[in-house]
Amino acid sequence: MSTIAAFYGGKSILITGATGFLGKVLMEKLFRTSPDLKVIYILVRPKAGQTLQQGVFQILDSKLFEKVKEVCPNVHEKIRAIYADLNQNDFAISKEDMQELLSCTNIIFHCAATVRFDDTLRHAVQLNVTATRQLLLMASQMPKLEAFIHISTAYSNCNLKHIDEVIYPCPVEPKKIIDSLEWLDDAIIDEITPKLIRDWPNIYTYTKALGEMVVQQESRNLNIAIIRPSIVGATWQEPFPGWVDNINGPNGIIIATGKGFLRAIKATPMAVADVIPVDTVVNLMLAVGWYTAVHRPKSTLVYHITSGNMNPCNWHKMGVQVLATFEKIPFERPFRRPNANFTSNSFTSQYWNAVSHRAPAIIYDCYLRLTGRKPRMTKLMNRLLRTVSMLEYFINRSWEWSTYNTEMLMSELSPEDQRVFNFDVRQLNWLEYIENYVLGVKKYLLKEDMAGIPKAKQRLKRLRNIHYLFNTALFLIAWRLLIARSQMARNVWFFIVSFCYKFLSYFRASSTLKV
Ligand SMILES: CCCCCCCCCCCCCCCCCCCCCCCCCC(=O)SCCNC(=O)CCNC(=O)[C@H](O)C(C)(C)COP(=O)(O)OP(=O)(O)OC[C@H]1O[C@@H](n2cnc3c(N)ncnc32)[C@H](O)[C@@H]1OP(=O)(O)O
Ligand SMILES: NC(=O)C1=CN([C@@H]2O[C@H](COP(=O)(O)OP(=O)(O)OC[C@H]3O[C@@H](n4cnc5c(N)ncnc54)[C@H](OP(=O)(O)O)[C@@H]3O)[C@@H](O)[C@H]2O)C=CC1
Repeated sequence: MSTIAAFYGGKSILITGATGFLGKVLMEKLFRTSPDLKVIYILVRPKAGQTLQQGVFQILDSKLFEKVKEVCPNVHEKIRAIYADLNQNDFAISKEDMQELLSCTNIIFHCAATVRFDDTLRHAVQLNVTATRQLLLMASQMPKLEAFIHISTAYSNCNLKHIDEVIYPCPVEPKKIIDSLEWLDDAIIDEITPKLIRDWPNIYTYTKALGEMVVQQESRNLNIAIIRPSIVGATWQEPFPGWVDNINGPNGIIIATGKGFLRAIKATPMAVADVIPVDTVVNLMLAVGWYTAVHRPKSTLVYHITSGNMNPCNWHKMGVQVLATFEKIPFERPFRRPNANFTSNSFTSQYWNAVSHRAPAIIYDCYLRLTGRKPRMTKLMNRLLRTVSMLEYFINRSWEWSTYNTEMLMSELSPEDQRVFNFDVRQLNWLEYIENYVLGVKKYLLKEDMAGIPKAKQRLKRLRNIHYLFNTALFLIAWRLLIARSQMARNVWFFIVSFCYKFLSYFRASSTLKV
């Protein structure tokens, strides 16, 4: 029997961000491995036109929870959804709910965050910093609390090259920022934001760093641990390979590439693609929850869950495998044939953007206009290129994350726990993982049926022929214009034609002689 699974039996667990990508996989694993847990409280913000119960059923109805329903048939009774908005004071939780949470919670997993790179500083600080502080305050009033697990990101200190499993101080105290945001107006905040975030690439990573500082400052006598995953990708093994449910990180890029919208990207091909499967992250989270509660380390431990130092894969290898998978399993109705040109040069990248992205979009929009439809491709392309430009920082650099604590924890687990809660990324076969990842994007994000593959392949063939035809026509037109204008081009042309003519005559003469 797994010690970790047994530990969660009978426990009341509070999860923030349970409706998100990581939160859902965490709940699934908890129910599957510890079906005898007492209850999972989830803090859910109200959604228009949906009751809390409907929200819970919607999550449980997804394919992700199919196995859970077998091992834990009364799973819906064990989820207690609580109305909460982490942007509000006291999270807008009712008095009765708050009382129950305070008196019953044993373990907290704090996953909720805004992960948008371009969020406003006010909103990002509210969610990633102030809400964390408020949750810690709540935690300090929970008599039965055994562990508080805070989910940060491996990129919270991405302004450094080598990152240790420690909490780094931020240049400005989180409290000072929280206080000043209360009286500064939005225009001034926008103006000072670049000065505040300094060498952090975006507001998201900056506020996650502030969040960690808050955890350190407000930890009081709580048992706290911080987990820092790198780029969280589709499931590797559990409950089945390839599960994804949002377009963040690489997912949107895979879609845009598979549909033929994105054909070139400013990326350093040899830079490490530090993707980590979501089930690996969840396994570590559960192991850390157990270790923090049972072993009660004296200080707040930070755990890196990254792939680069143990089993590195670079963007080139990833791109090649993604394209190879598109050959076998193409996406339906592609705009162009999938391709991936990597360039680390800004000039070449501008060139590709003009030729490979903007020009086809403009041509397609002209076609839509001519056929009486509303043009939309240029707008879509501009948004895609804006998104890609925001991700560029992460695909043109490599980082080194030390993993002493994560390795220490691995060695603390029994062989059974190492198997059930496997977070040893050295066992990951990248080629297999990427293939399943692309397949997962097709099935679970795009909701495409495998029966459509032959048709998609046919369309790709047609697109290839159009591509060749278009290029040949373009070349002939360009050449014709050149000949009309330049004597030199005409001379070259006559030289080539006469050379071909002579070659053919010689070939004909020699074959007649042989006969
Ligand atoms: C394995 C395979 C490899 C691929 C191989 C491919 C084949 C080979 C090709 C090359 C391969 C190599 C390259 C691989 C790159 C991987 C990079 C990963 C870096 C991740 C670093 C993460 C580090 C930190 C990790 C963390 O710690 S946390 C998680 C990170 N957080 C995020 O990833 C949020 C980002 N997003 C936003 O910040 C907002 O999305 C916002 C962008 C502001 C827009 O915002 P806005 O325009 O206002 O509106 P939206 O509604 O959001 O979107 C508006 C429109 O953009 C679309 N769109 C949103 N997103 C994405 C997205 N990603 N990709 C594509 N499209 C997207 C959406 O479809 C919508 O299209 P439309 O509706 O117009 O048709
Ligand atoms: N995905 C990744 O690549 C990585 C993620 N992380 C970290 O992992 C954690 C989870 O990320 P992920 O699951 O990908 O993110 P998602 O965006 O999928 O989920 C975010 C969750 O936070 C909830 N949330 C947002 N705002 C509020 C609010 N005001 N009140 C209550 N809940 C709110 C969302 O609820 P709702 O459903 O209502 O929107 C959702 O459940 C985050 O802390 C993130 O920083 C770290 C490294 C990489």
